Amino acid sequence: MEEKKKEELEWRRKTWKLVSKVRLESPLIQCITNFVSMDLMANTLLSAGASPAMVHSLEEIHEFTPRVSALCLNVGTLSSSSLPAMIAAAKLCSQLDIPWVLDPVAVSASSFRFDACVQLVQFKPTVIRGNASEIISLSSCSLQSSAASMGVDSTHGSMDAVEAAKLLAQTSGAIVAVSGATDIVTDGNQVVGAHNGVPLMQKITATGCAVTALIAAFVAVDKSHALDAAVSALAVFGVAGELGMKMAKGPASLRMHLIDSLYGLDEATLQSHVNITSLC
Ligand SMILES: Nc1ncnc2c1ncn2[C@@H]1O[C@H](COP(=O)(O)OP(=O)(O)O)[C@@H](O)[C@H]1O
Ligand SMILES: Cc1ncsc1CCOP(=O)(O)O
Ligand SMILES: [Mg+2]
Repeated sequence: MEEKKKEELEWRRKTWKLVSKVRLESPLIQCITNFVSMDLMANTLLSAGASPAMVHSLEEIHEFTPRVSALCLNVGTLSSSSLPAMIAAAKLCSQLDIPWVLDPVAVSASSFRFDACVQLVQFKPTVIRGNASEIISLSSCSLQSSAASMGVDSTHGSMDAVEAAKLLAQTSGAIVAVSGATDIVTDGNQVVGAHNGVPLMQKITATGCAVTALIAAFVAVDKSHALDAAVSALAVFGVAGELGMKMAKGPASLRMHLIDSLYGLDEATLQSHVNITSLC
């Protein structure tokens, strides 16, 4: 019991420290993302104190990517013209030891998307964050053997993806995060759960994409503790959702209040809401 209390306090301390560090350092986060998510992703990063830059062109990668604090790649509206820039940016980050995060949106929608995600994983993402269906699909060795959703929404609960997430973490070397009612984060061995958030967050498009970008911002300021950074970002986004929900009338106003709550989050409020536990 005493040990559990100590662990809870430690997570609250770590989470606030990372929120403060992002606000203080304002890390530059390059996002190569889908057309749906750009607005919410940029506004989430800005309200957390980070500096978003949606720099997509292949021609700009070699000059711009070496200067960023972290990269966020998202395949939501992947095309043959956007993939080369993603590969070039991932390759540079991997060579220069810049942390980067992959969001495998709807990875099982097509073999083009599945193969692209498998190729990107070879450039060693620091964190992979998806919903349960996406992580189950990406973790399986082939598109055919995956039994997950074809669209962007999950048809599995996050707890269904624990073993798949552990396996993907072991094979890729990335920290793997599965969002859902309980957000799960694993390095392939340890599994941590963040229990914040509200179900209505699923009814706002691109909340998953936005939290992946927030993970990139947190990893940017503490790249040697990527598991802690991913858990903290997920918990903070969930707390902003809980606070926003108190003022919201539906998904559209929750979107607005979530961003406002993230921007205004103070230490006492964060610490009284954060709910992180070890799952194994
Ligand atoms: N049932 C739920 N209860 C609380 N929070 C949730 C629930 N489902 C999703 N969330 C939160 O919504 C955000 C987006 O997650 P999710 O919907 O799983 O991603 P995606 O949009 O990629 O499918 C995350 O912050 C997650 O914690
Ligand atoms: C609807 C849609 N279609 C392609 S990308 C996208 C947004 C997906 O956002 P999220 O993964 O956060 O639900
Ligand atoms: Mg998603």
